[in-house]
Amino acid sequence: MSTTKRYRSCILGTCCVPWSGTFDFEEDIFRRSVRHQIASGIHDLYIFGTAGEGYAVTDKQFDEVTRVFLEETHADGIQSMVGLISISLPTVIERIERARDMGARCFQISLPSWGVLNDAEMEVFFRETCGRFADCEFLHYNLMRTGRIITGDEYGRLAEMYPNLVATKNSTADVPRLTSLMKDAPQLQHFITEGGFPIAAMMGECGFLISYISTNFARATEFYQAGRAQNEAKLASISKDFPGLIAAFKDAVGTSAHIDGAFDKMFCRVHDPEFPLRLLPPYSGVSDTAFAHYLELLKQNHPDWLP
Ligand SMILES: N[C@@H](CC=O)C(=O)O
Repeated sequence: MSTTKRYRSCILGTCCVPWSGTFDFEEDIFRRSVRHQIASGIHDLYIFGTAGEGYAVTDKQFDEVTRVFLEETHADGIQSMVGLISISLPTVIERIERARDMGARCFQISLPSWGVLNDAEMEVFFRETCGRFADCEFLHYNLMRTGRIITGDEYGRLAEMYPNLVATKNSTADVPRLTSLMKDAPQLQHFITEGGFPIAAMMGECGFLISYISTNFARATEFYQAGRAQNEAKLASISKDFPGLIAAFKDAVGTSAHIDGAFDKMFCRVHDPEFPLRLLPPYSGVSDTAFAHYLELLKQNHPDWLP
């Protein structure tokens, strides 16, 4: 089994989608936000994960946002990825076809979630995505919302079947789970969020899935580079701020919102005061007051995590 990674190690960032008060796509703000991330050194970007409300967009919104996203990321050295979240496999297939027609070749898939897939159903899912679109590459977004976490061992087998399964996205700091990802599916690039990245990075090459430390891209890049260099002391020294950063957004938001995008849109607004906080209905976004509280907490307790 080749252990050469099928996707580069890098920082992988989400692009949140700004909506107007009438839930129209705020194209200019979106373009500005994508450009800002690229200018800040985040060269691998995706739309329509959870923060990007991939679960909530209509087909019309999917097409509209995808077209603009692909335009903004069409540049040397930039890798764009289009996310697909749906409980309908035919919808996933149709969206891949349409985005592919617009030029997309890299996709982010997650399992349908209405009923937890059994092994045979999971085989069909990968056959109809990775198998069906052999000229495209796929990252699998592994999350409990689907009811099933794919194990390192299962990824190893899927990777043998599908050379175009290139990466995974995992939000975990669980050592056995990270060990299995790195050991049993070494050919995939595993993107890990803030909590687990320092652990995974000490095991070998991995990617960093950036979330709440996106408020300061320069420091986030230092954190990622410390992982690449397996500099344990530096990883630990940067990570010691993380509990405080998590407390800041949790304190500010309380129970008023719970979907990732509610938080991620606050991180976007830290960079652009015009970035709207609302989520597509029925989900609640964060209020202006809660955002102001979050910003105040950052200013008071973590000014070095501001842009
Ligand atoms: N919030 C991220 C996933 C992090 O685990 C996303 O929106 O895809």
